[in-house]
Amino acid sequence: MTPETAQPNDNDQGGESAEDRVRIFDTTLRDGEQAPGFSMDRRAKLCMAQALEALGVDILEAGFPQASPDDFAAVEEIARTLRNTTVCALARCQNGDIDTSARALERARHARIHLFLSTSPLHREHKLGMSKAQVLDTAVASIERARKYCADVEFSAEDALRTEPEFLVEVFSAAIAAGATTLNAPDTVGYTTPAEMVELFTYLRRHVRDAHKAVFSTHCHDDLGMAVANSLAAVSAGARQVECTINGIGERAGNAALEEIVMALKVRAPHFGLHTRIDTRKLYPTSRLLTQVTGQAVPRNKAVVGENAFAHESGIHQHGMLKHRGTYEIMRPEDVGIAATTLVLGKHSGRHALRQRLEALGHSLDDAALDGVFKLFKALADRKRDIRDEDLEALALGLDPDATGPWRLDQLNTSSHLGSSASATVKLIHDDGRKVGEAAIGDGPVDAVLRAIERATGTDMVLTRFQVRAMSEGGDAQGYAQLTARHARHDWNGSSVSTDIIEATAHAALAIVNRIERQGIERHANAAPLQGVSV
Ligand SMILES: CC(=O)SCCNC(=O)CCNC(=O)[C@H](O)C(C)(C)COP(=O)(O)OP(=O)(O)OC[C@H]1O[C@@H](n2cnc3c(N)ncnc32)[C@H](O)[C@@H]1OP(=O)(O)O
Ligand SMILES: CC(C)C(=O)C(=O)O
Repeated sequence: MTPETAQPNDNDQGGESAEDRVRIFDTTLRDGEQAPGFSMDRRAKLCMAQALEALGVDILEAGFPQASPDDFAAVEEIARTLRNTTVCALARCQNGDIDTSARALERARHARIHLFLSTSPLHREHKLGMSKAQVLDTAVASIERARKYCADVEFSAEDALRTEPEFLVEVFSAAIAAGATTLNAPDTVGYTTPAEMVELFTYLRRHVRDAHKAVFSTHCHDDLGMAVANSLAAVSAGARQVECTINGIGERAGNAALEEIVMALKVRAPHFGLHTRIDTRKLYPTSRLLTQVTGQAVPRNKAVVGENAFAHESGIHQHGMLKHRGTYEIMRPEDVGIAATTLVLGKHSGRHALRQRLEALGHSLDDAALDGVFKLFKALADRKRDIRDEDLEALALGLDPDATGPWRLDQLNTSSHLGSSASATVKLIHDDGRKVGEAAIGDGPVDAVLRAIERATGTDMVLTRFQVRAMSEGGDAQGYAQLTARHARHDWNGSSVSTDIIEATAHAALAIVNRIERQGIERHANAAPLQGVSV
């Protein structure tokens, strides 16, 4: 790579001055990966890098090439693959690191070398054993070396927020003179408050020589839970690059969460008067991809991308949401790539949400009937954390939602072969003592199981909806199967949970058959046999 072949990405350059765009520098694959439990192999990194480019990050820190041959290869592969995003490699202020980074970035369309060196007294004395003058000289020499390879060079003053501000000004002024185009002041140990952030960035922009020639950047850690607030504070004081990670992963308590920064700037645009190039509708899918490649789930209550971010259980909130979504939501789920708001029915819910859900399930009740169902619903919700549609249906139809049987699954075997149909055999036991075995073939194992159950129980069903989802992460994840089937001109819901998704489906189908039988409905009420979804 030469300065000629590694010109800066026009998208990323420019001084901080009057610009109203905040550059999103994603470090999920570097700082994010440094956290215990978040290692990613090359394939996973490439897959994430492509998703991050599609998301619209401006700069993607792909790794630390000197760290290992695999990290080098990952950076090289990402650099070769991405078209629009600037690919960045981290390097210590050491010749070997710089040369290795330059080699890893050789094929990048837009490359950046990111140099870092500690500037705080604690790190100078105890970690590096360097004087101020040595830090200054080392930084300058490294920036000059990196500039020989690459026109886009970022310099980070590690532990900047615990550095003497005058010394930081000296280092940053020298860094600009040596050719650095981005200056990053990281809160490496997550120690700072938002007010201190504003103070430092204001000071730096005022006192660093030729400050307009560089983009000021912030990189915050979440040790005291202030990473996002601190990043936004830096932005409000003139930083125009934010270093952050998907789901906030990173060293120790993590980095500032990209999705939170981006949505704060979007939702509070009138306050900040700034924008990013992120396609926010890809935030949730990107977050989910990261949980899949790392096997690490995000907490339910995580801002923007957590399972509860757009879910409401309390009756008073649900009532408000049914009248106007703005009552309890400051952003739309579809804007972050989540399908819809959910009104979860539970012990805190009220009549308005219950009525709405029952109507969606096809049960229109008058006020008196609703009151009756509501009482039963509250009693059930006190016993059961997770109220499902089939529980509500049972209540609406005057059935006991806790009832089980009469059919139970005794044995289940399936076999499937790539490119051909699947077969299933089931053995069921009825409360009246019957034991019934049946076999069937289907388009897939689930289809075959459903057909076998239909035959064994003699219940016609037309499958209208089939959903499976993981309820937990990892190899022993619990799978949740939810079926809707039409029988006797009515939709019936059944669901079940198991580590084996075929078994969960069989139990969900039996739940439907049982409910039909308990209600005493003619079991051959449909003209057509089970059909619909090919699974
Ligand atoms: C704040 C941050 O997140 S910085 C990034 C942190 N990330 C990582 O450390 C992940 C990748 N790291 C690694 O794989 C390894 O640490 C390596 C390969 C880079 C280095 O391994 P080793 O050579 O065995 O050194 P080790 O990690 O034990 O110690 C760090 C060395 O780098 C030096 N060093 C630390 N930071 C810098 C810097 N910014 N510039 C120059 N030298 C530095 C230390 O003084 C120490 O030097 P010494 O070996 O002469 O005492
Ligand atoms: C390398 C730098 C930017 C860093 O990760 C930190 O200071 O936390």
